[in-house]
Amino acid sequence: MDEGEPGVVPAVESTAEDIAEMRTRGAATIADAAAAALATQADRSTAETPAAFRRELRAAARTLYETRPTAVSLPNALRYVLRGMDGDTVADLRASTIARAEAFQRDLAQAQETLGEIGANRLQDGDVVMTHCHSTDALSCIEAALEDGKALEAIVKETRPRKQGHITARQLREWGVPVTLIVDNAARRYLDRTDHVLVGADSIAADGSVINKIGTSGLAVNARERGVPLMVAAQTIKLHPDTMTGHTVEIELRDESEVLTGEERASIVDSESTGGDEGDRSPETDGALTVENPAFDVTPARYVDAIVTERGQFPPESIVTLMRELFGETTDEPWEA
Ligand SMILES: O=P(O)(O)OC[C@H]1O[C@H](OP(=O)(O)O)[C@H](O)[C@@H]1O
Repeated sequence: MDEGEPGVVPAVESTAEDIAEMRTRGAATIADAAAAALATQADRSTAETPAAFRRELRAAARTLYETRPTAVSLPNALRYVLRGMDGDTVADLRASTIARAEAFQRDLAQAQETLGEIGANRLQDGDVVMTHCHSTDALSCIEAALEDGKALEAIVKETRPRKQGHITARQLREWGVPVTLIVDNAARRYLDRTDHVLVGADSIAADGSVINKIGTSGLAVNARERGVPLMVAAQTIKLHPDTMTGHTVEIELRDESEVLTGEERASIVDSESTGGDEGDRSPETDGALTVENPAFDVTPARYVDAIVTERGQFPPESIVTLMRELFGETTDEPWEA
């Protein structure tokens, strides 16, 4: 992340840090926070000329953009807000940017609610739903089904390494849903009593493949083998327009410390095997033990039964039609202008 771009207000820097450190996480929540941060930048900017104001907003957007690479909701949110920045005076630019960011946040909340109502139609009274990670879009479907009077049960995957499954379990218990929490490795066993696998998405590619929390693709393959449908709840802000022109989605690699503590590393790589001193156990010196921690994986379209958006539910192979309609053929990065 670029530190301290000129004119970027501290509140934007701290939003960016919260996203990078995952204190603010989840694709929709990140998009909401990014739009709010641009509104704050517009509000607190001390720029005296329209050109300086625009430069500051672009710098703020860059600061936010460079936090995490996989969830396309972030650049989609930044692009949407910056495109609404309009006017010949600083006052007009400020007002239009704030209004656009607020509209974005309103639409985001509305889209999630609509999506939930659509997704709820797939869930029947008495169904058992298996979840992976924590997705507000996926939970919106469950909430709407509960509001329709359907009784549901949930099998919640823990979701290593950060255990966001606990957030899902807490929310479901608040809604009174019986929850069985399982370790990720137990998923296939519990698919025997699962009616639906329900996950969110960080990005959806033009070919209908779904980029979501690491472990989704293995779960999808197992679900298909067991005949359990996989439903992806994803607002259209998760559609990745660059993939229409062949761009691949970057998978975020996170820090080793989420997987292995220093003590655990030391217990694996002892001084005998490194041939070094007791204290010589840093990741740099223990080069032969590599820990990789990809945050996401790609589930091919053929394992996905439906992508539920606020515009309706789609077979994954047809999502490109919606993508073209919403984004056109090309995208730009207005923060680089
Ligand atoms: O937008 P909503 O549905 O809330 O979340 C979508 C996805 O964002 C999360 O990523 P992370 O926890 O930020 O790495 C999960 O992968 C989740 O499925």
